[in-house]
Amino acid sequence: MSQTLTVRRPDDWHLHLRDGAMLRAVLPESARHFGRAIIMPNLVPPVVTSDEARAYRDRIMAALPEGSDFRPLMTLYLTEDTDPADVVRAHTEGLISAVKLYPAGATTNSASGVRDFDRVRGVLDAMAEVGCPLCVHGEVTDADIDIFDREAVFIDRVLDPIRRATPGLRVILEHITTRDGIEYVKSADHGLGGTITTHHLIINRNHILVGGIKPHYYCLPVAKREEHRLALRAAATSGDARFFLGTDSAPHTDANKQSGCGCAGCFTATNTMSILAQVFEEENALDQLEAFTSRNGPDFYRLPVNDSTLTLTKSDQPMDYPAQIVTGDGPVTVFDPGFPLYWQVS
Ligand SMILES: NC(=O)N[C@@H](CC(=O)O)C(=O)O
Ligand SMILES: [Zn+2]
Ligand SMILES: [Zn+2]
Repeated sequence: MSQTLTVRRPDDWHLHLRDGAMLRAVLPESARHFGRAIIMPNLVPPVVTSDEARAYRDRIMAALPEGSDFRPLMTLYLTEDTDPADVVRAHTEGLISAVKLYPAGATTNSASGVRDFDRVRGVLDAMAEVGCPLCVHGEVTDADIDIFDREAVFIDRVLDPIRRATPGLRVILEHITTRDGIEYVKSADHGLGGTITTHHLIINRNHILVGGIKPHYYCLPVAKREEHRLALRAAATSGDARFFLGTDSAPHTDANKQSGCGCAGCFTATNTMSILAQVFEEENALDQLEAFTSRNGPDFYRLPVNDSTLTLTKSDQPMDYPAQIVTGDGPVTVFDPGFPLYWQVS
């Protein structure tokens, strides 16, 4: 007899949709399962002003499959020149759901990010006042800091000082990859949340490097040691309201991944829900899947949970899904968890 699991329709609290041909190809992969997603603003050039966010939202809406009720939740890319009044207006109007902080140079398309955190103090204060959350890519970029330590160092040197300087600011530490990140989020009883990706629940750094380099497992923050992956799995499956799904599904063409200088990002939109069901089942926590994918995120963002539901069915046969999706820019490889998947979205 086949087993089924019904949850409130999930949301994705960290998603890269890109633009143009790539947007048109990847958007249906998310819209199929997710009700809403926080849309990352790291386009080239980035989405900095409210006018740019409105235009990007309209391009996303125009690219949605017929009949889809998926809703993009827009963000602004924080720069040292961001106008606090523009942020407040955009948030008050409901045009944006958050502002995104990229330390300059930390990741894909982050060159316009923040170098001097004192220069964004005014924006952060204004955000705290109106309750606009700050999404954070939590890595320092100092050349002398080892890439595997950059998240932990960021928490001490940047994130904690920011939160102390602006106590009312609501912050999401995104795509947590370390036990340090998990512990830091747990240290606050309100105003701090953390997203966890699908792939960081599956891979550790050995998956990237042992037996040949695996460009499709390379993302930022880079996957860490096994002990950190286990801490992420424990947090995600615990039901703790501070942790929720942000897939960080980040499409790059195979040509750009399989290169002498390959791009960072894993594309997980297609099979995320199947992978997560399996992870939660392995952790004997299927009853917590809905909290992680569908309840904790809306609660943090002060939004209602979705009205509709999503049902997964477990079959005896591994499910079929494409190894790649076709885009106008070239093929994009779908994240391979390294094991067959049995839970399929009905
Ligand atoms: N996660 C990644 O490895 N890449 C993201 C950027 C990001 O979220 O840091 C991208 O835009 O490709
Ligand atoms: Zn990031
Ligand atoms: Zn991302």
